[in-house]
Amino acid sequence: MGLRITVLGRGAWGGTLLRLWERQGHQLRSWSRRDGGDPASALQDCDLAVVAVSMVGVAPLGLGLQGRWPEGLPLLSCSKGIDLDSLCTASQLWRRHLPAVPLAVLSGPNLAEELDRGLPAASVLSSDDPGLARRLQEQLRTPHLRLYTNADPIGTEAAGALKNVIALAAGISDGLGLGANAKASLLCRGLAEIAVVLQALGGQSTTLYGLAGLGDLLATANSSLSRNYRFGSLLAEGCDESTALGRIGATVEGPRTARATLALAEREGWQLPICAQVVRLLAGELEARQAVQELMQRDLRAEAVA
Ligand SMILES: NC(=O)C1=CN([C@@H]2O[C@H](COP(=O)(O)OP(=O)(O)OC[C@H]3O[C@@H](n4cnc5c(N)ncnc54)[C@H](O)[C@@H]3O)[C@@H](O)[C@H]2O)C=CC1
Ligand SMILES: O=C(CO)COP(=O)(O)O
Repeated sequence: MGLRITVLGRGAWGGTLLRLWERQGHQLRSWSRRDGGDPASALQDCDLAVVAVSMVGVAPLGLGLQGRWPEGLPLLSCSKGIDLDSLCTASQLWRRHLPAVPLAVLSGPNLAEELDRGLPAASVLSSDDPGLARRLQEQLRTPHLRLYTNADPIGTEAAGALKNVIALAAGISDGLGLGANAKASLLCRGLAEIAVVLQALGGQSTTLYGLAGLGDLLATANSSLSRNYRFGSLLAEGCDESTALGRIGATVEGPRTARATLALAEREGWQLPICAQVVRLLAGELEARQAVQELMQRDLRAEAVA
């Protein structure tokens, strides 16, 4: 028996998920901002709400749905990032607006275009409620999307958000032609920065090496299908932020997440040198090559961070 699923946000990711689950025999409905109308009306008589809006859309959507969410309806959050105004992840924002909602997060190496082409992928369903994660795992699996579960939504989201910043930096590294040694070093030190944020937010270190952490970092930092990676290579070519965003013409979460993470780091006293250089580059304070040079010349230290 198929589920009645409503997808809120019909961009690249929402559209892909919609087609994927429709092909599995589920009944799909959707709402997108460009449709206008009331998102709450799309939630009537459904079994699951999947939210795939970009991070800037989460807070306004949450506010609009506050007090109007059908009782007991589970919400599967698919947005990756840290909100620049609240410095929260998507599930933290959903909890603010909908304190009692049964909540799960979907994250992993899932470039939408590859899934659309029927290529195999895996992802993780994360929830504080293990019963909900297991139920969704069984119901939402497809022959091309293998689902795992974990009980670490905040760690899963921290990893999914921060990998976009490191993928952006990887695009810069490849765009500058810095080679395989530099790229591998950057990804390792980037993973160490993801670990700092993940652990400080209360996530589990096993999540770092799972699909939402290392898995998504490898996919995103090595594929020109990734908007964050492409954005980084445009910065390396000398584009400024708004020119690069204009050329990509779709959601690029890395820049706002980098700024939000740096704001958290300054507040909490975390050391995130790669993230900090990305933010300075975005602000036009230095050129890409200079950012790399400064990273190379930092004080020497032991490898372990977290
Ligand atoms: N495209 C991909 O391969 C994947 C994307 N994601 C994540 O999914 C989220 C959405 O990404 P895409 O669909 O790729 O981006 P997109 O640019 O194709 O679509 C963004 C969607 O968010 C909606 N939106 C933006 N602001 C809004 C607001 N204020 N209120 C309501 N809706 C609003 C837009 O109308 C659109 O439907 C991002 O957080 C991204 O990191 C996650 C996994 C894979
Ligand atoms: O999160 C993604 C793949 O898992 C999509 O990455 P981009 O947003 O960089 O395209």
